[in-house]
Amino acid sequence: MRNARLQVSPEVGSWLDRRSSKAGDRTTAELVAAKRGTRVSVVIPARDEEATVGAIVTAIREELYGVLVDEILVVDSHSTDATAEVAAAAGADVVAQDAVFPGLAGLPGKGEALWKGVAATSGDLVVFVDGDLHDFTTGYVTGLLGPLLTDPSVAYVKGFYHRPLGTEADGGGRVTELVARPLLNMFWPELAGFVQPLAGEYAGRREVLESIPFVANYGVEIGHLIDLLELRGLDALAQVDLGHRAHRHQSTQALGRMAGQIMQTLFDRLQRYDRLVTAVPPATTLAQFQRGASAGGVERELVLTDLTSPERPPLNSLALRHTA
Ligand SMILES: O=c1ccn([C@@H]2O[C@H](COP(=O)(O)OP(=O)(O)O)[C@@H](O)[C@H]2O)c(=O)[nH]1
Ligand SMILES: O=C(O)[C@@H](COP(=O)(O)O)O[C@H]1O[C@H](CO)[C@@H](O)[C@H](O)[C@H]1O
Repeated sequence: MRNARLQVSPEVGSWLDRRSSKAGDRTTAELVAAKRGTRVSVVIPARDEEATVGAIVTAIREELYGVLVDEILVVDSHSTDATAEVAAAAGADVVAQDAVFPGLAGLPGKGEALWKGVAATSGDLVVFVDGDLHDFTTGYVTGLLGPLLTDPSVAYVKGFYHRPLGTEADGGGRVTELVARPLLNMFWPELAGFVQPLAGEYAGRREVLESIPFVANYGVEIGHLIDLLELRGLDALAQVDLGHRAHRHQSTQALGRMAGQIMQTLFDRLQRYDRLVTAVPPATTLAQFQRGASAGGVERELVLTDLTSPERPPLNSLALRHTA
């Protein structure tokens, strides 16, 4: 530890010891023995992932399907490429995001895709895997299933990994390091032990996932963590070392918009859980400047984004059921 004077809280220190594990800690045979009658679904949210989703589905299909995984669903999130066709050809079930609850006005966003992915699957356990991973291994899935199949007191498991960015071994996770981690440490220090709080690979028990709201956009991950801490307690959460993760990286401008959605969600939770009540609510419009046309007195294009982060209610609060 760099500064011996500073320490994480005893609660976080204890949690780190008890609720952190490695993907290789449990063999597939142990997991199969523990699985018994438990059904497992994998949900892959995919917007324009034709280049990567096929290999992910193929690996799960060939190595885990029928053994540890009973269902693979790709949620086609308004793709403009051949994501749906590639996923189906690789052996996944595919559903268009707006085809789930067609009577409900659809929302754009990753969280919407995940919420509808839970609704459109039947597994007792649901594993979420991003569709843009470059070097996916099925160890991500078996690693996340480990705590859930072997410890009934665990409700939700986040993956963590080294995240290379270009030649920087741990340069990835820019929004995590610059926005989510500092804010979580400031306002929810109980969550300081999560190595990758925004990790896109995670898993949970269906009854838990159907009991929490899903922020429709990129706020979904931070919203889950905060809601689960408040509603289930830190000890219901765990994390697993999945090694390293390479994925398609977005531009800084795109991550600025993502960061805005994440901060909107965090400030909403600060109010919701009475941790910080602001006299003036955060504004919801993000102004960014890009090369291009001139705007006013600056030789930049002014790009405005609405950061309003709608959320879907817990599925168990709705009478809706998705029929394939
Ligand atoms: O509206 C959206 C935005 C993202 N995604 C998917 O969610 C995952 C993570 O999104 P992204 O790669 O954009 O985030 P990053 O990993 O760069 O933070 C990917 O599989 C995307 O295809 C989605 O299904 N719908
Ligand atoms: O962790 C992060 O900072 C962002 C961006 O990662 P990179 O800087 O592109 O490696 O990626 C995550 O954040 C999103 C919002 O929570 C998740 O939806 C993504 O799955 C996750 O990759």
